[in-house]
Amino acid sequence: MKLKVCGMKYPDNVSAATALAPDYMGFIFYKPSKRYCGETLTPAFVKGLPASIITTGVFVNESLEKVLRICASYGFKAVQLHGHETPDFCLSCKEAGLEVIKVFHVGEEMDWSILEPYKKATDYFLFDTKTPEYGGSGNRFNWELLKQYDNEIPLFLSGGVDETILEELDILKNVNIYALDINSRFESEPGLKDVARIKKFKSALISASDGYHS
Ligand SMILES: O=C(O)c1ccccc1NCC(=O)[C@H](O)[C@H](O)COP(=O)(O)O
Repeated sequence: MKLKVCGMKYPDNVSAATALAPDYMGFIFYKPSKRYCGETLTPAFVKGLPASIITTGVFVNESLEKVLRICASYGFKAVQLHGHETPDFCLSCKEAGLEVIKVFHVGEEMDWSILEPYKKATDYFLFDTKTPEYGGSGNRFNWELLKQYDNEIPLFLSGGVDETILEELDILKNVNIYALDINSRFESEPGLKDVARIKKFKSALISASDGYHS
């Protein structure tokens, strides 16, 4: 199972987290977020990160032109779309050479049929908890709902993920989880990650998910 560390904001903290070799690193380009990184990280710095890390631009309801411009300037390899982006929007990002992660917010219930038109337009789905802020709430949705997911597109599991998931991997064993997305539960302040804690989590995840099907 892969690991995505999201909501990185500060250069020294990014460098420290880079040493852990996460599979994905997420950078938020949504100004209302406390993790907005457009003023703290330069394109040159992000472009210089190791090629093994799939750097990911995170956007909420931005124009296609702006998403593609920021992705080109920061050298992002993937885009994570947290708003009401359409399947055509996702497809245009794919055609521009980006890996596409489309986010769906899960509330008390989930209408799985809304995923259908996105299946040809995305590489992965990311399921996050429904909140007015679009992301970074630290809250979990009811993972039991994932038992209704058809598993066709591999998913990133997100929303309040922390070490306690390691005891719950059993409930999730028939769910097509490609990666875990971690964010606010590993922070001392918004955008500042506790790298030592992530290091421990990554090792524990590797042991616990040994033999996991993804
Ligand atoms: O983190 C934010 O502030 C944020 C704001 C708006 C859109 C997306 C945002 N985060 C993107 C992520 O992928 C988060 O990791 C995801 O929402 C889960 O966060 P958390 O519940 O804190 O683990």
